[in-house]
Amino acid sequence: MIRIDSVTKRYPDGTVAVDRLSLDIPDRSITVLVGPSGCGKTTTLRMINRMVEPTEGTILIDGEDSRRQPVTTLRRSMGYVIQNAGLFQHRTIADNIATVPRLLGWGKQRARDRAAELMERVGLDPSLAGRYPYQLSGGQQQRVGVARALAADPPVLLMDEPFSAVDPVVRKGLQDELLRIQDELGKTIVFVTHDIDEAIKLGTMVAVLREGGRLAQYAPPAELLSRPADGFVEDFLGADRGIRRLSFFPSAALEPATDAVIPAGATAERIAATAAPHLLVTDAEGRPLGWAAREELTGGDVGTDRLLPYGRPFVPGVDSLRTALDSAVLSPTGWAVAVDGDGRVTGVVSQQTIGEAIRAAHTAAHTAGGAGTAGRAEDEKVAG
Ligand SMILES: Nc1ncnc2c1ncn2[C@@H]1O[C@H](COP(=O)(O)OP(=O)(O)OP(=O)(O)O)[C@@H](O)[C@H]1O
Repeated sequence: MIRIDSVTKRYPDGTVAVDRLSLDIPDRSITVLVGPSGCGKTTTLRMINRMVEPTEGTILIDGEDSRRQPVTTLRRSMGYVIQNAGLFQHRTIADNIATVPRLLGWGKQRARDRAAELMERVGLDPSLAGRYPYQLSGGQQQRVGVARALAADPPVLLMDEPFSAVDPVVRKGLQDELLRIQDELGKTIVFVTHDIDEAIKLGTMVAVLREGGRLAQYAPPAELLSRPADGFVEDFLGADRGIRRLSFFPSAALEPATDAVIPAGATAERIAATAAPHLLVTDAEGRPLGWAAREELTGGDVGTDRLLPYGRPFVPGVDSLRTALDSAVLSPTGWAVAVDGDGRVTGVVSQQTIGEAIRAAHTAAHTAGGAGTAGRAEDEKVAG
């Protein structure tokens, strides 16, 4: 839908903010522009809606040169969200959200209904509609900013560091909300951030820019993690690249073992029949209670006060191998607890089994991708 074709931006003082940048931004997905301060992310974003005009090169929207349509028409097809939301302080939340519909000549009631619908969509309590921006938290204001950008239902959303000014917990909530909204609405989103973890979490495609506005790498996040193009990208990705890449491997192939799982009050015979040194004890519904050392389980009467904590279980097939590994590392016995969607234990998995699954996933990704390209299995995000 959006093609940036060999675009350069030279500001009047001679600064080259963007240097011969070419990017194909796929439809209905999130493309993230990431890179250090001053590498031309904001300039690139603003060239898409012509708040900044390129010095050289062309930006094509649906195959047509963006300069050929009136700038107001172009901007109405593109919602724009900025850091700190940029709300009109003297207008209520509902009026802020209804800004563009009102400009487009919608009646008061229709615009108000639309604002209420959007507040719900972005997770805002409708009772906030009559408040002013200063009466909202930073996170709530960002949600209003997103709702306002969505108001006239534009196919494209341009987002410039929209979540940078809020604390990490609120930020995670806003990111999750954006992914959910994107699932429902299927917008074409171009998202600017300097945070590589945010880029990896949100991006279908990630463009890493370096100073001077040059493209360092353009790839799906799993490919960035597995095959950074050069030392700059590798440094920018930071530590734990291997561990973070495990987020893209599903855990479906892990087969949880059930012989070390026993219900509370199991008989001595049942316990004696198990060779495992630690047993996971469950309640009557099959939910985990904790770990017990086998030799402590005499007569099957397990006192729940003596159990070791079971840590954080994972759901095979839903969570990634990263979550499964984390589960095993956090477990006092080194075994991860597998549960179904209702939290009932389906078995336990050792670190060794997870290690084997990681090696198998690497081999499969390498084989599927052939020389130098990412395997399909890697390109799909896994929930956990
Ligand atoms: N109006 C302008 N006139 C001159 N130079 C500018 C102008 N706007 C931006 N620049 C310069 O262009 C370069 C790219 O700026 P830009 O804001 O696009 O970077 P960025 O990657 O978004 O940075 P940040 O992450 O710090 O927001 C910088 O060197 C900046 O100083």
